[in-house]
Amino acid sequence: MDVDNTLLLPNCEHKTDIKTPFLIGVAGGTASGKSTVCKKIMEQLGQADMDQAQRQVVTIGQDSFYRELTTAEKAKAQKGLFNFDHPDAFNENLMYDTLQEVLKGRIVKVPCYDYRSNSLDHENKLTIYPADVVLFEGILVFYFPKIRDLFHMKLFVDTDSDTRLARRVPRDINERGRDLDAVLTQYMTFVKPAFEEFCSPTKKFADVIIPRGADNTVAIDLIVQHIRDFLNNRSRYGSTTNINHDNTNGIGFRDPDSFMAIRRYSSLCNELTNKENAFFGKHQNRTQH
Ligand SMILES: Nc1ncnc2c1ncn2[C@@H]1O[C@H](COP(=O)(O)OP(=O)(O)O)[C@@H](O)[C@H]1O
Ligand SMILES: Nc1ccn([C@@H]2O[C@H](COP(=O)(O)O)[C@@H](O)[C@H]2O)c(=O)n1
Repeated sequence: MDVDNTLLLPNCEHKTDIKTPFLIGVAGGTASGKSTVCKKIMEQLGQADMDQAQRQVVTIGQDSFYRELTTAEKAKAQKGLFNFDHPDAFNENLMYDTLQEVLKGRIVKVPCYDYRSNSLDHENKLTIYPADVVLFEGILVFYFPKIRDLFHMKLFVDTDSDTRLARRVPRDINERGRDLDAVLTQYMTFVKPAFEEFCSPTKKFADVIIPRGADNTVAIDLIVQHIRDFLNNRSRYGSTTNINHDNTNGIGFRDPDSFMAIRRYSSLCNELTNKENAFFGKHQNRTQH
């Protein structure tokens, strides 16, 4: 595995001290606002400006798991002829193994992704320290079944496709070193068809669908409150004793406060569903692209 997964923090030396993080998957089409939603969650939880090693909540991007390209593929990518929106563009095994290490409370190092050179930057690795909550965001985080099954909570950022294209064009030109022609050609050739084939169908796996992305402050507040309840519960009851890692409903709480937190969460969900601020599984067909 190409990650430094052998290290344990000093306070995690004994198995009983290891905390399994609450793992949240954040999927959605390109430029839907996945990173912005994660950033807002981190900010509202007072985590954004904190030292990396002290954070209780961390975000990992799926772009760190693009696979290395062959020389021929690199040449194609430079001409905008490589499909970065297809599941085969990712290293599924590395992604799975890394998330397993994260769930075991180990430190992992992941490379940053360089969109200008279409390659992983192994000189510039991000150290992910054990945290209580880990957000994993990317276009296809719910595509691979065994990865999807690792999440305790699944969010889908559902922003209309015109808005996404309107945001992607300036972002790719200003931040990813592309020109207008290349962005539009790539979008029509690969991005849009792959969104429809691989990303959009994963919306059905989401527990919470966030229409309008980061603009949806009500949905973000709700998610933040849920994370706060989880963190408060964990600091009160400690360790992993409050977590059932059973891969069915993902997470189970044994103490009354957590149960009440979940009850509060459910009633907020119902309230939001009625107000059409956030949609849950059964309402997914009502959102449009
Ligand atoms: N609610 C919003 N209003 C305006 N611009 C936004 C909003 N959300 C995201 N953006 C901008 O759109 C672009 C893509 O957002 P980002 O969060 O990076 O999307 P993703 O992570 O899904 O690709 C960025 O330039 C970001 O600043
Ligand atoms: N070398 C690359 C790698 C990926 N992309 C595009 O990035 C998009 C995913 O990132 P978001 O932040 O938009 O979710 C995906 O749609 C790829 O087309 C790229 O252009 N070049």
